[in-house]
Amino acid sequence: MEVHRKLVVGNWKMNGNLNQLGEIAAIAAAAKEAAGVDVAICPPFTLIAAAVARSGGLPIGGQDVHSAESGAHTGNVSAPMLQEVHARLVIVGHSERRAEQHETDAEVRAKAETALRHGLQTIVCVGESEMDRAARDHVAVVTAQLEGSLPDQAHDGELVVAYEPIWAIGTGNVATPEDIAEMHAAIRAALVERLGEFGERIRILYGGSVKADNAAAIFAVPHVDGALVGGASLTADQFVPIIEAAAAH
Ligand SMILES: O=C[C@H](O)COP(=O)(O)O
Repeated sequence: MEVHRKLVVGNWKMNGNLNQLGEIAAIAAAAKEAAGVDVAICPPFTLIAAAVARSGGLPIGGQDVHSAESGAHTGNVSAPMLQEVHARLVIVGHSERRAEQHETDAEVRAKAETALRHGLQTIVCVGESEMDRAARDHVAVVTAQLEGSLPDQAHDGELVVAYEPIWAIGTGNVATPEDIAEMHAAIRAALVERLGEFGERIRILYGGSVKADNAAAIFAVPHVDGALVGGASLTADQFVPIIEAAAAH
């Protein structure tokens, strides 16, 4: 089994303001001390440029990107725009966007292809609903979502997959290590089937109520190569212990 350097990404969602950028500076300082872990923060678009200035080299990213390079797409942001403000990564297909913006797998794939073409590390999110899991369809749902959302040119740039069960996001209901192990193994198998040896090298993050007190157990699960953290990434006090837990693995 390929051993990956852990990646811990904070997704600030629609939270944060200029006054809170001190948190990013504090997180960046702690991340420098944590050997063997990659750390990044994705604040709202409006904060990216200011966050880059405060981040001391900590990668800063976007929470979405349009699949087109430019044009009449009111309210959207393109990959060249992210590059211009020195964003280094982007999240695509987060379940909140799939639900609120009705994003399809095909749209997520197109976004991922554009982002990778522009050299952005690209985190493709997948995850099942509570209903899918209750029906025991969760593995089939997630692997189908992955198949539809993975870029065709996955070999360009750095692709990352994030598994986020929708029922675990922001709820405090973290998935059990057994649930996570089952899904990450299925995702790894799907990646290898689709991409061969390259599929072994793609990092698979877990997301959904990751906190300081459950991070170590989550990072110990096979094929968990890091975490996508929402609420607990907003302050250094809560996020740094998660980074440290990743460093300990
Ligand atoms: O992108 C992050 C996830 O949606 C997890 O959010 P959460 O850590 O607040 O549950």
